[in-house]
Amino acid sequence: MVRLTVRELAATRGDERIFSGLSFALTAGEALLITGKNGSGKSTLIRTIAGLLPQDEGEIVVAQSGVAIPRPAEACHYLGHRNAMKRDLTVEENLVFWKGLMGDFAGGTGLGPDDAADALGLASLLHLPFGYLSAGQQRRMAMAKLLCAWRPIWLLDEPTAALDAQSERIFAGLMSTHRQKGGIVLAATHQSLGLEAAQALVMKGFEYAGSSL
Ligand SMILES: Nc1ncnc2c1ncn2[C@@H]1O[C@H](COP(=O)(O)OP(=O)(O)OP(=O)(O)O)[C@@H](O)[C@H]1O
Repeated sequence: MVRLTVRELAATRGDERIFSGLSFALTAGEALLITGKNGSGKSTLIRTIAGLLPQDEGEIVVAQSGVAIPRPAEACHYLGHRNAMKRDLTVEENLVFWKGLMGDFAGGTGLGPDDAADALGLASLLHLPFGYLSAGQQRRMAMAKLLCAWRPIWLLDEPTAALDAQSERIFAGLMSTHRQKGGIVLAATHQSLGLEAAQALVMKGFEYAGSSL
């Protein structure tokens, strides 16, 4: 069982303190929906937990079966605004790359590229260069990356931008399945993601406020 604990976290971009004193905890199966106006710090929080930005203060602890792991970011998948796929490689080559690079974290096994693409309804596009896909198809393939390597914590920054309604439903189902397997989902968004029974965190720039839905 995995647990993510964030205590008194503070982060700065440039000379600007974006947030401070931010605390929450999530255990296996739970989700956190992060909202707030543009520039309020949603991406900064996600990227800090992913280990891509330094934290000024506080701590980020990921424990597996009660034991804290040395590098919390290694338990995480990060899906940022960009898809992190090479346009000239085929979809399959991109997924094989990510699967090999990330490997599986303890407690789960990733899908093969075929099955991951199939889960997003795009198995027939595996042979195409990633750059040939439409914007929505590219986003769905970036989501397939989440399935290729098992990481218990999904950090999602505006995951459903560019998706049509059917794709949103598919992704809502994938997040639900991930939680049922004992995963944790943190998602920054301006849209409804279909995340049921999620905790809520409203970013307010220099202040923040949290509450349960
Ligand atoms: N490299 C940087 N140097 C200085 N300030 C930055 C840098 N990157 C971001 N910021 C600032 O940090 C603040 C928080 O940005 P962040 O991207 O976390 O907001 P957000 O809530 O995700 O916004 P959005 O809803 O527009 O995606 C903003 O005021 C932004 O201008």
